[in-house]
Amino acid sequence: MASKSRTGRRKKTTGRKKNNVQQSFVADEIIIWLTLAASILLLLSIFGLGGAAGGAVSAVLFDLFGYSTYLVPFLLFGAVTFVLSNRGNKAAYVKTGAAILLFVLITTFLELLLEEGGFLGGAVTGVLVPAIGTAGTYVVDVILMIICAVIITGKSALKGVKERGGQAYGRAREDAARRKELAQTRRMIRQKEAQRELEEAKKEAKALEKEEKESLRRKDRHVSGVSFDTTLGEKGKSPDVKEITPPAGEDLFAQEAADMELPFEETKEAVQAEEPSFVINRAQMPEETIREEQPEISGETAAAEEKKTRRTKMGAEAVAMEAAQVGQMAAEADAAPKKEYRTPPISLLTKGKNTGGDSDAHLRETARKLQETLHNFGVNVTITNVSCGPAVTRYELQPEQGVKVSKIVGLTDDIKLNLAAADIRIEAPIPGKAAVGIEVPNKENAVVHLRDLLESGEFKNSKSAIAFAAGRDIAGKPVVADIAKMPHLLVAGATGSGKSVCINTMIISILYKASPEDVKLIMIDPKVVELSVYNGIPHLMIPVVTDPKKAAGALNWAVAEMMKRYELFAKYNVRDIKGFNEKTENMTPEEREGKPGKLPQIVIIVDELADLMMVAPGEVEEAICRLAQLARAAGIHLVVATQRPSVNVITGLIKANMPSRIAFSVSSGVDSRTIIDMNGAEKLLGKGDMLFYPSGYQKPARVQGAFVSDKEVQAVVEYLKKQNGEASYSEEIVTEVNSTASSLGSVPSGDVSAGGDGRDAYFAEAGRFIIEKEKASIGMLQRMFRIGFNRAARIMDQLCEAGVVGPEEGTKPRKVLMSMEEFEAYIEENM
Ligand SMILES: Nc1ncnc2c1ncn2[C@@H]1O[C@H](COP(=O)(O)OP(=O)(O)OP(=O)(O)O)[C@@H](O)[C@H]1O
Repeated sequence: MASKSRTGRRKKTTGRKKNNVQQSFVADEIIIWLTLAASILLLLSIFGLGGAAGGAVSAVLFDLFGYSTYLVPFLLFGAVTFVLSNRGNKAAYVKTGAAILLFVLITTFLELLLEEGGFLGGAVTGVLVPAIGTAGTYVVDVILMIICAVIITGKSALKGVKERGGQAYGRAREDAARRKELAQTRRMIRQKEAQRELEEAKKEAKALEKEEKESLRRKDRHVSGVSFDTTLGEKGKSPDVKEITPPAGEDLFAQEAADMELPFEETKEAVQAEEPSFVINRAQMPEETIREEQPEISGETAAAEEKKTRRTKMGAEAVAMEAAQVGQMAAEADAAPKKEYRTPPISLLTKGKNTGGDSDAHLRETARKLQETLHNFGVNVTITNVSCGPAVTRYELQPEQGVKVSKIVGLTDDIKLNLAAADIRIEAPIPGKAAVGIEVPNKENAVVHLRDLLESGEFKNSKSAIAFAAGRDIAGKPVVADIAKMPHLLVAGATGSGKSVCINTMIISILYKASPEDVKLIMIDPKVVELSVYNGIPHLMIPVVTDPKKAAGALNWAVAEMMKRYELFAKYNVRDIKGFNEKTENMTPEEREGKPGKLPQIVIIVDELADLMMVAPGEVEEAICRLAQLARAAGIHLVVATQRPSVNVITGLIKANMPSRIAFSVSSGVDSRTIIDMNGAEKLLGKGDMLFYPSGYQKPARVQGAFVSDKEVQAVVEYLKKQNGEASYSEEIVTEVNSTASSLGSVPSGDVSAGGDGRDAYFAEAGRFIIEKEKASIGMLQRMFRIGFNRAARIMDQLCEAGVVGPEEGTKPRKVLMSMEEFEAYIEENM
């Protein structure tokens, strides 16, 4: 009853609300029509067509406003309709107020100019003229009129001036370029002419010489005192002179252009000074590393040396690295016979260019547009901070008191439209800040090179052997994570979004940080092409696994290894791998004899979980879950990547056991929710743009992933193979993986699987399950064993043949004919 009456009340309230809305809409409409009528009547009256009453009203208006009376009908209608249609919008009220003030100012102006401002104009001038004089009143009046116009139109009056200035500058620049071109063409023509003249002159000289000789021969003593040079002189001088003389015009134009650039720069600065003030944070990526690596150069020489050092830095670095390696080799020869791991030189990786994203001017312009767009929708915000990251820029907004955050989120599409951005992501609010973050893609995308991150303090100072340089965050700061703390990571995203590059950066990070004694890798790559390049590096425990059946074997081996490690820990009375390694390290060589040595951390990397789940869903899921639940203390960590973030690949169980996630760009919000339990990844830009969500973060962080090319990977692998020798794979593991694989091969590869006697491998289990549940249905078997319909139906037929279940009975379920004891006896006899 109570609930009924409540529902009734709610209905009534909704109905009342609807009625109210309807009524106010009708009232508005009536007011607008009435205002239109009044305005038209006024207009007619003003022009003497309003009859006696109209005439009286018009006389009063003319007395009040003078010539401005002509504007009254328009102002009346405009103001009423504008206010009604923008009810509740503060901006609209301000604009209406500005329009009324403009009317008063016009009236004042008419009073000043023609003494036709009526009572109103007279009153205003009566106050202003004695106070600031007629000229002063003109100035104040005009300036106020301009301000009103700016408020009403929302357009800057100065913008036109700026634009025109810019256009003039552009035109002047074009002119200068054109003149330069002309001068060049002219110079070329002159050169050609000169050449032609020279040739002609030569010809003439030859001819003359010939003539001379001939004449000399004929009448040698007749001509004297005329030298050959003098004859040639006048014609010969021009070409050289012309060539050497610098074209005076060109310099002049260059100077002109330089002169013009100066004022433009100044205006730019002036414009910037006008803009709202907020801090722009941007990452100066490679510079920090340059500073770190440069030797100290004193005083004036520093600037001159800087250029040189930059150019020769790679070489110097390589030399230093080589020298360090030689020292290491010598130490090795002295100390242990065991081969020390040689970290690959950093010069094998590419250094990033110093591209700092979009220009400050562009960021300020976008910030202004953002503010204006929100303002137009009645949301007033202040921009407090701008962080320019490698791929996106985050604008931090502080809304005015009383503005709902959800209102800003609701304006996403309008902001996108006004900024002409491909996609924007709104973080409302930014965790730990009293601000809303709007992330807008940069016009210029900067690639984050892995080398810059490996050289950063964050990575170098990380104590973990399995530190991973993920990329740079929105403020351009390096993001370095510790895989040991993750402790298992799920990487998902659409194809081409950057997963494989991310896995590569992770592997290379490990190779630069840890020796094979400390960290071992197992790589599973059903896609074959992605990780095979690493075959042969000393960190690999077994060659890269490309066969999905063997992959399940490798995972099973890891489970067994984990259990073995736990037994060891129990024996040595330690809690985890760290404790165990500390204990073995502190042992004397005698104590150590015959006991297991230091245990390496193991990172298992799977690039494409979907392929594994297709072949052996049950085994793979089970192994992953067991590892994920327990492997942390044993020092075994899983990194699983997939391009199919659907629930049958990333099952609930897998998800629950993988606390750290990286989401790359996906096609829909559903996929995003499958990966990180919230929307957002569908708004990413691809190419390494990711939402990084390791365990411990409150919200995913937007990070631009590091980039490492296949060529760089190849170079590092080649170096490792050459310097550290080929990997010596653990025979024991390889055979174990292979044997598991061959046993697996007969089990669940799709629907074609049968036991030794032609029965399905799940026959016994299915029989027990059906007897236990006392219900025989194919769907149940499908769900239980995660198998297809065909295979489940075949198992059911086999159970029917064995007399465990009865035959099909139309739509009714089959009867269960055996008890558990009978079935166990049957199995013992027949299998
Ligand atoms: N961090 C990054 N910075 C710049 N570009 C990147 C980055 N990551 C990936 N890309 C670009 O995206 C392309 C695709 O990346 P990648 O091969 O890693 O995708 P994927 O998700 O593994 O795709 P698939 O699932 O099909 O293998 C790369 O060739 C590269 O050009």
